[in-house]
Amino acid sequence: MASANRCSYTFEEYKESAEWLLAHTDKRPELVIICGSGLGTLAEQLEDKTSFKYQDIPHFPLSTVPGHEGRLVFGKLSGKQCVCMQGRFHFYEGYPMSKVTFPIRVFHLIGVKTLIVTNAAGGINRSFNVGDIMLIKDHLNIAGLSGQNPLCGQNDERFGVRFPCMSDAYDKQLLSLALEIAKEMNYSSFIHQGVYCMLAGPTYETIAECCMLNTLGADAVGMSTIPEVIVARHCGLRVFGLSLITNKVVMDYGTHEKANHEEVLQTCKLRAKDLQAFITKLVSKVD
Ligand SMILES: O=P(O)(O)O[C@H]1O[C@H](CO)[C@@H](O)[C@H]1O
Ligand SMILES: Nc1nc2[nH]cnc2c(=O)[nH]1
Repeated sequence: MASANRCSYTFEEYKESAEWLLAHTDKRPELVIICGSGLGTLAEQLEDKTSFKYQDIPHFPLSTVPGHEGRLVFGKLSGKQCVCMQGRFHFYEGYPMSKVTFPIRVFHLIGVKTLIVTNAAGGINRSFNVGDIMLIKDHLNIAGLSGQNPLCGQNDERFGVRFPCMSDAYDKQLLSLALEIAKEMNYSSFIHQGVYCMLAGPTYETIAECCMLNTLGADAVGMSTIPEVIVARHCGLRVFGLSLITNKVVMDYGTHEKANHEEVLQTCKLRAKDLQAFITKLVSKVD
């Protein structure tokens, strides 16, 4: 196993992990779904499942956050071979960005072409309600702007170019497909598009920080997703992302409300079925 604070992996280490998976299952997924905090029950919808605990996969980090199981689940969703990450890794857990994003390159090496990434996020946009879904059209990489970009360090051309473009990070076709599906399913009243902003965490934001993020153009804020998206785009995966708005961030000094992880998990529990139905439909239509 790699030590806790390693800042990079060799190509061979990604390959060892990929080869271990290929040797332990004959399933060959084209699509990976990363389940956000409290959203892991989506993996239970897969048919004909094969699961692996992260601790058994060479070089895989371990999930340490409540609401993140720590399992890879292979199986069919809407008739398509998928793999679900039931639990992700966060920078605030003390993992370097290379560890946070390690699985993405492994998925690329086993043949995955599309990433669907989900997260729990605080709503900044005042028109969003708790329980709404935000389709991610763009992001504000605050952790990256302050020097924590997962692609810092030596570039391995076998994965991608030194200076990847991010203006097309979120696939436009998948986004419009998702909007069509939202209409079909009568979800339009609680589905929005918006800009996701990542902070390193683990503290939730101060009131002044929330006001600043609002001014910067962020619609939702969380502590994940962007590192995975960057590494996925670097190695050529198509990306679709969504946030479940689990709480409204506090932007007013007169309120007694406080962000907390229990509320986050509670909202996920309440909305898990609708979110699962939406993603299941989306997967059925992804080519
Ligand atoms: O982004 P995910 O993993 O869904 O979880 C979000 O919820 C947790 C905080 O409540 C943080 O981990 C934040 O990033
Ligand atoms: N940073 C951050 N992450 C979250 N995850 C869920 N809600 C929140 C929030 O309000 N802020």
